[in-house]
Amino acid sequence: MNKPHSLYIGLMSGTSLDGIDAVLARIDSDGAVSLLGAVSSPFTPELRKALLGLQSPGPNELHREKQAGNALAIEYAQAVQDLLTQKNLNATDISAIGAHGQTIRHQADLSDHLAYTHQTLNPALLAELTGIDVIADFRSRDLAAGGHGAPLVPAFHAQQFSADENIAVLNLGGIANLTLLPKNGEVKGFDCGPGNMLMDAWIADQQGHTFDENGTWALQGAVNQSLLTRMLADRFFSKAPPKSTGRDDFHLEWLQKQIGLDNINAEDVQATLLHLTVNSSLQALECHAPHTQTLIVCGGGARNTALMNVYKASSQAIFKKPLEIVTSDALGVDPQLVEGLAFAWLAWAHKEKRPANLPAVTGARGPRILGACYPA
Ligand SMILES: Nc1ncnc2c1ncn2[C@@H]1O[C@H](COP(=O)(O)OP(=O)(O)OP(=O)(O)O)[C@@H](O)[C@H]1O
Ligand SMILES: CC(=O)N[C@H]1[C@@H]2OC[C@@H](O2)[C@@H](O)[C@@H]1O[C@H](C)C(=O)O
Repeated sequence: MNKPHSLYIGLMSGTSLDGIDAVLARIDSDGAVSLLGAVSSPFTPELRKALLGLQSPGPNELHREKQAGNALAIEYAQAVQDLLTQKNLNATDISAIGAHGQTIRHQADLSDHLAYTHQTLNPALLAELTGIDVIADFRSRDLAAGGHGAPLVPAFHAQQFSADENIAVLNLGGIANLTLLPKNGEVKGFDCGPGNMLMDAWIADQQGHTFDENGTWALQGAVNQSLLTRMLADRFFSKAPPKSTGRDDFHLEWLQKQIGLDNINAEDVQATLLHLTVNSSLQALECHAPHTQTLIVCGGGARNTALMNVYKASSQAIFKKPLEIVTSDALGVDPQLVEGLAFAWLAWAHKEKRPANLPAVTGARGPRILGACYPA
């Protein structure tokens, strides 16, 4: 406990668009991270609607984007205040905030110097409202160096979860991404496809719920094999890493196109989407890290009991070797706070002037210091 350390706050609002996870982390001088506190707050319905409305091009979007960036800064600042109050701390106790912002476009596949990614946020307003240094825009520098700008969490997963065996970490957020941590060898990672996003979109479209709690609706349906095969034929799944994806590629219209004119019960579609998440990620694991012994699952999908049961039941058929599947709870980390902790750590890396991208993951030309600082 006596090692030199600093306090950082990580703010994450991911592709699920469910809300904000704010974490307070103690980061030691060697980069070791421990969780001290957390606050999760759902977006107000107005902000969620505004952010959803920005996911595809539309009228007056520059104005709407700037307004949403201001509104997000205000909600982020409230989450920071709640965290400080909870822990009885002052703004001056915090070295910096790492703020992800809300991804509204991710066009990493465009050719060099044309590619871009955009995370909506007004970081200057966040610094003004909190009185704390804000580090934001973590992805642009990696893209400028020819990388995908995503996923960025593999470096943090390596710091947090490496062990004396072959480990993989699967984040089941809106999008799913894998980090491969071999006992000996280089850390790898890539986005492997939809996590919860299509299941969320389908239940919202059909039943008006934001997500399928514990997969209960999916459990009422049966897998439609021909739909599953069609969806798995999307070229994203067979593409070699580095690769990243988002709402730009996987959305309700993509799903409707896959269903086509087939008359499939709505709950069967939901069951099939659940299996799409499982099959695509386990197939990617089998292809890129067949020696994996333990799979650590994090992200909100780790809370979906039906999804976790299908992972366990399918691993023998798809992965073909024994695979221990645990959620990050087993390692003492709440699955929904892993990304928030990663952004606290990324802010620390920026302040310490340490490169935090992994070129073997993103495809960047080299290691780069990530983020831009908005001083308090
Ligand atoms: N009990 C539960 N049952 C089913 N699904 C759940 C449950 N709890 C959380 N989820 C799913 O987790 C999602 C939120 O996950 P998470 O916060 O990890 O995503 P994110 O950070 O927004 O996404 P990304 O990692 O892609 O940026 C919800 O939208 C929901 O689909
Ligand atoms: C562009 C973007 O926001 N990508 C997210 C998204 O959500 C999961 C996956 O796709 C991952 O690539 C990334 O987020 C995490 C935090 C990352 O960069 O590692």
